[in-house]
Amino acid sequence: MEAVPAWCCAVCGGRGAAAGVPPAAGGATLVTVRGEVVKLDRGYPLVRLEDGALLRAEHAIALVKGAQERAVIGDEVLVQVPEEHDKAIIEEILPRRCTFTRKDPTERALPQVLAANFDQVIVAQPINDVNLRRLERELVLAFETGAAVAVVLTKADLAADEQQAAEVERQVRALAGPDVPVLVMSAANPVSVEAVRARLSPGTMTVLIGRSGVGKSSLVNLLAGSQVQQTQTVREGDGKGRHTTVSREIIPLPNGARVVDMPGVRGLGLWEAEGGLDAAFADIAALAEQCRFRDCRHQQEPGCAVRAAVEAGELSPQRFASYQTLVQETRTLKQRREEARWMQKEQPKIAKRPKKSKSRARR
Ligand SMILES: Nc1nc2c(ncn2[C@@H]2O[C@H](COP(=O)(O)OP(=O)(O)OP(=O)(O)O)[C@@H](O)[C@H]2O)c(=O)[nH]1
Ligand SMILES: [Zn+2]
Repeated sequence: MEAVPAWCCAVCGGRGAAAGVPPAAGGATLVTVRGEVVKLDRGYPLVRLEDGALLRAEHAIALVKGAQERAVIGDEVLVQVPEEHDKAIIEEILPRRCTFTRKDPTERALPQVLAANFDQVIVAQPINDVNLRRLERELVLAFETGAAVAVVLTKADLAADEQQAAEVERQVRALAGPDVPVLVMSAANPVSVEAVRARLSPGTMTVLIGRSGVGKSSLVNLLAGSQVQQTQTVREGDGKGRHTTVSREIIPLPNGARVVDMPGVRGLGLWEAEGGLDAAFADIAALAEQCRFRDCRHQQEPGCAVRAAVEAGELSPQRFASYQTLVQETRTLKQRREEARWMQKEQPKIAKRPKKSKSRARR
């Protein structure tokens, strides 16, 4: 028997859903088309269909029921478009080429995918207020996606002086490693904006991440050549952003590249990050190859090349500490996931066990 598509009352006004079948016999005809999720805001995902039409689309019940799957920005989807409906239904999310995934900040041990199918991640940090610890974390998450990684230091005009700017740039370059381009830009300096634009090749998609107020939307507006994203001054006092951008949207640029301005996400908990950690801390990964034990945790083990490098002054203790903290975070998470899996497997068995009778229990 052919599977019945899960129809949504909100779309069909109950007509299709009540019978569990799409409206037929004189009703709307259905077409399944490919599309891409180009905007996520408080409404239904906005999907651009193959023919260029933009349509809001709701998830099919079957999609969200079990696995709780939700389409994210950049997702390729199959949607059913009922004729004469202004809303489509996302029937399937096609396999993702890559994802930007963090730990769901509201759940104990669940992943949260924030974007999919991009080619580059640009991490933005303000040069006048760089947070190196956060940058390390952002780089791990960026590397973990498997996409190309670059760093943009924004607000160059706010650096105390040239010396300070050069020193911050040096620290960031050292931290990011030789393979990561580091660009310094200011919204007021068109040449510096052009240098960022040069990194966004036609036909590619870039995800822009960074805490609120670093100037991501300002940069996107400059790249797009128009006010496509709202911006707002940072708060007086702590200079923090106001989380102005609340939606995620793919912005097409005049040169054929595309960019997603990710709202300044507060929590950046690591999810699976082994590859990201090895790439973001390539110096430590290389040292670890020399440790006596393959599974060395660089704690008390004899013959640990990483600790030896710290003792010899070749590896900064602070960098080693950051690495240890992030590794520990992923280990704790892994343990929680295993516990959750065990509970899921064992809970039904525990529930099935016969209860002790009251009389025995009293004895
Ligand atoms: N001085 C200076 N200010 C800048 C620069 N770029 C952005 N700003 C200002 O910084 C403030 C925040 O910029 P946004 O572009 O809104 O920051 P955002 O990262 O998009 O913030 P969210 O949307 O909250 O994630 C605005 O007042 C901008 O005008 C810059 O290069 N120099
Ligand atoms: Zn070791």
